[in-house]
Amino acid sequence: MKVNLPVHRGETITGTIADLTYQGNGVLKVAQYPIFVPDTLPGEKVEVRVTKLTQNFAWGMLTQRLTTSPDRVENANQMFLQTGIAPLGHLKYPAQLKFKQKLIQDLLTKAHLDLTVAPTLGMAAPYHYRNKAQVPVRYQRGALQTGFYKRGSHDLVPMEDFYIQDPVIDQTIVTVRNLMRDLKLRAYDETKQTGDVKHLMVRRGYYSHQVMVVIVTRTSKLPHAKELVAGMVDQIPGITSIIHNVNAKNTNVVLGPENHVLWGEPTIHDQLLGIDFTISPLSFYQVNPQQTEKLYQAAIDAAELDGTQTVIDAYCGIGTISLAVAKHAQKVYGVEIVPAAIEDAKLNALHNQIENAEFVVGKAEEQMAKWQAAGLKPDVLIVDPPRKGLDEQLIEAAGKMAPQKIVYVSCNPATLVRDLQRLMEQGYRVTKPIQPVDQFPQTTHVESVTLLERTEID
Ligand SMILES: C[S@@+](CC[C@H](N)C(=O)[O-])C[C@H]1O[C@@H](n2cnc3c(N)ncnc32)[C@H](O)[C@@H]1O
Repeated sequence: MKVNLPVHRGETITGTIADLTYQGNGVLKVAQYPIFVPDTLPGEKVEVRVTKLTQNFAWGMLTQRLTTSPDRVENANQMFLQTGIAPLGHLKYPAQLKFKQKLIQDLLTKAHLDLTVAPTLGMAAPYHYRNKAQVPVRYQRGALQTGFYKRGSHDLVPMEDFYIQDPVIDQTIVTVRNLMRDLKLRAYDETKQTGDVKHLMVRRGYYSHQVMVVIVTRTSKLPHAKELVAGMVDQIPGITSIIHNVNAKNTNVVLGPENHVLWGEPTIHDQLLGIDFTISPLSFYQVNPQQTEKLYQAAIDAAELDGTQTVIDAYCGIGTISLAVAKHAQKVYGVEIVPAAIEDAKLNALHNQIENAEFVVGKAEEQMAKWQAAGLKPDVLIVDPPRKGLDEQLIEAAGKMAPQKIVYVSCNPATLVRDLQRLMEQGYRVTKPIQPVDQFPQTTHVESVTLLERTEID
């Protein structure tokens, strides 16, 4: 059914921004009909031109900012807003932390859940925190460039300071770019499917300071590899590993399956909560180590472990949470769908002499049902699912296993709120304020830890 909309395309509207969406766009309301306006903040009086209409919402473009929010960062770098590197870069950091707390609180209120959200745990210096970069290599006006894609496109914006990455990583990218220019290496052309170098990936250990550079090419050919490696070894502080990765596919996935060590080690190391982790090019590893330690510590504190408990870590990745928890528990079981991650988890346990952690490859929802059928009775279940949240089957198995505590580490407040409702139906209730932890300052991502405890006695 077509409804009469209160605005039309091309119309200019003046009003006050009422809210900020989970994507960081301001919301201007006309008779409750929302218009999303990039680069505007709550409280700002603005003039907006309506650019796109749908039945439920519209998009608008800011034509004039009539008043400025006290939370606005003056002279925010437009390049970062344009590329999506820092979509909240125009909002002062204390306001970003409040925005993340409110985002969870609003979703709870919408779901009629009367729960409290604690203030977001932020960073003292919320820039230059990322320990990993993946940057496209392209030609721009005849020169080989590294940078970041413009939001919603594959147009490269050349960049040297990436604002949220470890500065040594930024410097490494510039060094490799300059070497590639000097050696006349060919950048990848996505449209013509020509050229050699597609991407650079750089990782740096926060504690170890070890640097890994991965050069991703379209074919197995990497011209001047010897000279390139010699220059990198000479100029990059902390260089430990240089890898050639081949990705023949033209998709949005950056790394291909094939890795060749050009120089040094196949992996680098870093620590989290005192545990040493081996990181290979394809390993998933948390990108903000300082905040990850806070996130895991919040999960460990919530579980109140005293060394006697059996813990399941579902969606365990390379075992980061499992291994951090192991020294506070009697036994930890981890399950993860990616076989290579479980291999890493087993090796990480071995290298850290952790003998009370066991890892299984599988779907968490299926493995939980198997453990339950085998009579495993965990005291604590920790879940750290991907954005889509928990599978219904996992929630059912959790209800049957009936652990005293469930610690939910979430990267998506919308699925968190849905899953909390489902877990409550299984006899759990939330017993502490939900704790947001800011893993990704300057962006709209929100991570949190929630403690649920069993209320029904079997
Ligand atoms: C948010 S990450 C958490 C990883 C780990 N806890 C960490 O902090 O490094 C989610 C993990 O769930 C895994 N995963 C996705 N679907 C899964 C499933 N159905 N069963 C088990 N693991 C799954 C992903 O491969 C990923 O490693």
